[in-house]
Amino acid sequence: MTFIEQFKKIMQDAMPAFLANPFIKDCEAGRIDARALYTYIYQDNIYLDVYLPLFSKGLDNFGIDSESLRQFEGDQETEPHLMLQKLADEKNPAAKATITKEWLPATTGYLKHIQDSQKEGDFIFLCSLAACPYVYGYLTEKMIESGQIKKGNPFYPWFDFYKGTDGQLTVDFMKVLEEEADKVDEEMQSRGLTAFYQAVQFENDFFAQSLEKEG
Ligand SMILES: Cc1ncc(C[n+]2csc(CCO)c2C)c(N)n1
Repeated sequence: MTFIEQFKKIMQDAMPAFLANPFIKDCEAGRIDARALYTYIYQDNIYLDVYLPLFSKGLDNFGIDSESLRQFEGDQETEPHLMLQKLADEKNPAAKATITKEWLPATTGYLKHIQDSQKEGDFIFLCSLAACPYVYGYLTEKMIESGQIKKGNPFYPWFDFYKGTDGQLTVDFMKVLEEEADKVDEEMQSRGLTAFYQAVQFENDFFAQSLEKEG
C-alpha cells in the first residue's frame, strides 16, 4: 500500500464512527438542531483562526502553492457556515443566545494536536493537517454517493460544497505527502500515520461536541 492508500484505509475504517456520530446522523435525517449548528459554527471559527495560518505554514514548508488554499484563507469558510446558519435561523434563532462561548474540548484538543505535531517536524505536521480537508472531502462524497444525503435534504448544499477528495488542493497535498513519505524512514512514516489518525478522531469529536450539553 502506498502512503496515501494508508490514509484512505484509516479514513475508511473511521467511517462507521462518523456515521454513528449524532451530528452526522442529524444531517442524514435532515434534522435541524439550531443550537448544535450555532455551536459548530462558533467552535469552527475558533478552530479556523488557528488552523488556517498553520495550514498555510505547513504547505509553505513543502512549497505547495495552491489557489484554492488562498481562497480558503481569504473567506474563512464563510459560505458553508452561512448555509448552516440559514438553517438554524429558520428553525430557532433564539438558540443562538444559549450557546457556550468557551473553547470546547475537541477544539482545544485538535489544535493542540496539530501544534504538537508541528514540533515533531515538517512531515508529521503535514500529516496532522491533512485530516481537515480529507475527512470533509471523503465523508461528504461517500454520503452523497450512497444516497444517505439526497437532494432535498436541508444539509445537501453543505455536503455538496465539500464533497470530493479530488479537488486541486487535496490532490496537490496528497502528491506532496506521497513524495515526502518516500524520503523518510518507516518509523517516521508510521508516526505520520498516527498523527493523521489522531486528527481524524478529533474531526469526529469536533462534530459530536456541538450536541453535548454543558456539564
Ligand atoms: C473542524 C473542521 N474540519 C474541517 C473543516 C473543513 N475545512 C476547513 S479549511 C479546509 C481547507 C483546507 O484544509 C477545509 C476542507 C472545517 N471547516 N472544520
